[in-house]
Amino acid sequence: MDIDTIGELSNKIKQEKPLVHLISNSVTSNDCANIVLAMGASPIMAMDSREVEEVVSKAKALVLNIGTIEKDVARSMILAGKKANSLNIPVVLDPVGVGISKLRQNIVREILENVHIAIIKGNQAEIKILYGLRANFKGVDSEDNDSIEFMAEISQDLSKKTNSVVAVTGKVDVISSLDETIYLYNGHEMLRSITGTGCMGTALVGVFSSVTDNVLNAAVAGIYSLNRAGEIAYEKTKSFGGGSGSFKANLIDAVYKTYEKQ
Ligand SMILES: Nc1ncnc2c1ncn2[C@@H]1O[C@H](COP(=O)(O)OP(=O)(O)O)[C@@H](O)[C@H]1O
Ligand SMILES: Cc1ncsc1CCOP(=O)(O)O
Ligand SMILES: [Mg+2]
Repeated sequence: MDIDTIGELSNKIKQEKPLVHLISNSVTSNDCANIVLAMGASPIMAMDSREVEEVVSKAKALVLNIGTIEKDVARSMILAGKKANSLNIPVVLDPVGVGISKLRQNIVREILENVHIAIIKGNQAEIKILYGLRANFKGVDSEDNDSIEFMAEISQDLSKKTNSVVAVTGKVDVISSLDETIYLYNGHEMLRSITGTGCMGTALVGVFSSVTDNVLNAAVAGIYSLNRAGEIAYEKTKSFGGGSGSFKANLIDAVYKTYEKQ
């Protein structure tokens, strides 16, 4: 996939303004909604089991993020996911902090048993836990630093087991479909200085998945875009001696500016 294709998909987003349904977490929900808007799509956050099927029916993609498990949100995710599957709406899953508790592991297992996920996207530790390995992490942050080859092997195998595209983020992002693995070397380490960059990347993956049937391209385009914005935001923030607060605003600005329709 090349940068022109990402540009074409991003123009399509601007034209179609797809509605994306996110069942997100209480930490980063607002940032996810704003990054979706910055890309030119339209977010709807809805998590009550009494409405999720109705809401997802009107959307072009569904993003499930298990960052904060509240009330019956797991049930909502499965109801929404099944409905999305029945309507051919792509479902993206971010298994945030899955290593931290049995509850999260059980919920992810239940989601994967009941819903076909188009794209699973997590950091190294999260993907290793999903694969059944031990991992090093602190809360929602990965402290693993495995080789690209190792992460490629895991993502390829997990992709076969789940029939999903599997994206592993980190210094280098490794994104596997059943028959291809793509490596992304862009981004900036300052993306780790604020919480929510993984969630925002997943939200963008959801946006791209709403305008293409090529699931691998959607995953690559979403992560690439977030990372490119991270590079631009870093340069901008550095130019006036700013810190992580302004970096976050600059990150959203960078998505808004870079993909402004010409
Ligand atoms: N050292 C780094 N250099 C460049 N980009 C990075 C680096 N670490 C993470 N990223 C990027 O930051 C985003 C968040 O990644 P990561 O920290 O792995 O996810 P999460 O926030 O879910 O834990 C990804 O798009 C990833 O590519
Ligand atoms: C800190 C935190 N706690 C629960 S969800 C969350 C945000 C995680 O966001 P990300 O995976 O993008 O770092
Ligand atoms: Mg994350």
